[in-house]
Amino acid sequence: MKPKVIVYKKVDQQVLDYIQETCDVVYFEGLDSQNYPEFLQELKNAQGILGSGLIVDKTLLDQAPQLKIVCNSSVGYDNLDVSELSNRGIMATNTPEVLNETVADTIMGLMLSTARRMPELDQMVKSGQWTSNIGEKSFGLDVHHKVLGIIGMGGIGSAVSKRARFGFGMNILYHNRSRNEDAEQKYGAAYCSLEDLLKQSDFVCLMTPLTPQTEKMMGEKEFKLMKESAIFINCSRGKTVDEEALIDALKTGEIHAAGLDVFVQEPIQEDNPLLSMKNVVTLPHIGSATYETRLKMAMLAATNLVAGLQGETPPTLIKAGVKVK
Ligand SMILES: NC(=O)c1ccc[n+]([C@@H]2O[C@H](COP(=O)([O-])OP(=O)(O)OC[C@H]3O[C@@H](n4cnc5c(N)ncnc54)[C@H](O)[C@@H]3O)[C@@H](O)[C@H]2O)c1
Ligand SMILES: O=C(O)[C@H](O)CO
Repeated sequence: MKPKVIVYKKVDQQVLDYIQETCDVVYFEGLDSQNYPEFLQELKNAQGILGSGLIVDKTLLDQAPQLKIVCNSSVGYDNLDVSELSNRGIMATNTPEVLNETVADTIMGLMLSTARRMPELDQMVKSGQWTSNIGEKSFGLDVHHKVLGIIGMGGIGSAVSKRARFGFGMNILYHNRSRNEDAEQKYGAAYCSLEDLLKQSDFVCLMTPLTPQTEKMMGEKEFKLMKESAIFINCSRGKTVDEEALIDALKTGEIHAAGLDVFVQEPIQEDNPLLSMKNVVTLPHIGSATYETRLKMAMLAATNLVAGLQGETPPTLIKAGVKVK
């Protein structure tokens, strides 16, 4: 008999076809309050689950006695209680690397659109406010040849460095848990303390995973250290930032602008002050959201699922505890 698995996120038909060769699939295109009870019912005898964002903790696992593998279709896995999974002998997998280049494109887009005020100027043109003497009203800041500080020089940070160094002639500073010699050699990235990075960078890009150590790692003190002309970019997780402190720093002019793909609450609440700030560019957590890359991520997650259930080591198994680089 084929093992039963749940796919709880919309995936391409070819991904479903591949899983169905060896598994019985229960498919939810997404989870909401309506179908969640049905999902929990199916979970009782599921051996694998595939999707992203679902909180997989002790409470959920208590309702999944047959579970052998949890496959995230995302590189971030802060939704998983990895030690609880490991204690129960359940495998966990994520999708690193395949999204690096796409997320790096998004980050460059946030840097450019924030520094050059593209969404704001787009609105100005479309609402008929393009006058012949528009002048300084349309000015922004240069991106090229500025200093880019990357906090979290992993796969995505490195892909951003490549673009920034070779496409824009930027100088790269970085702060990481440990030295990344590859990024130093290839992109001339210079390792420094968080404090020095914040003081010296024109753009600060946060790209760490969300862990107990990185939660609110950008707070009041950190924003105060940044230049008044600096732009803050966050494409990691909303909770790596103290959002209240960010709002204050933007309001008081402690920093110049921010480009954000992620927020403490997603979808963002309508009354969040960030939504009414001209110097903030917001995106709806779409860092990796291209047809090509989302297909690669789902296919890698499916490969992990099938391998795990066939007794093989999944290609991108998360080691127990926090991954150390
Ligand atoms: N917005 C999006 O759509 C999107 C897309 C992909 C990834 N992400 C987020 O970005 C994160 C990073 O992705 P990645 O593929 O580059 O991961 P990665 O593991 O390759 O790199 C993360 C880097 O952060 C460093 N780091 C961890 N804790 C740190 C700390 N306390 N201080 C300094 N550095 C620290 C690690 O050493 C590592 O080099 C993911 O975990 C995910 O949360 C968001
Ligand atoms: O971590 C990731 O891969 C992105 O946030 C997409 O979910």
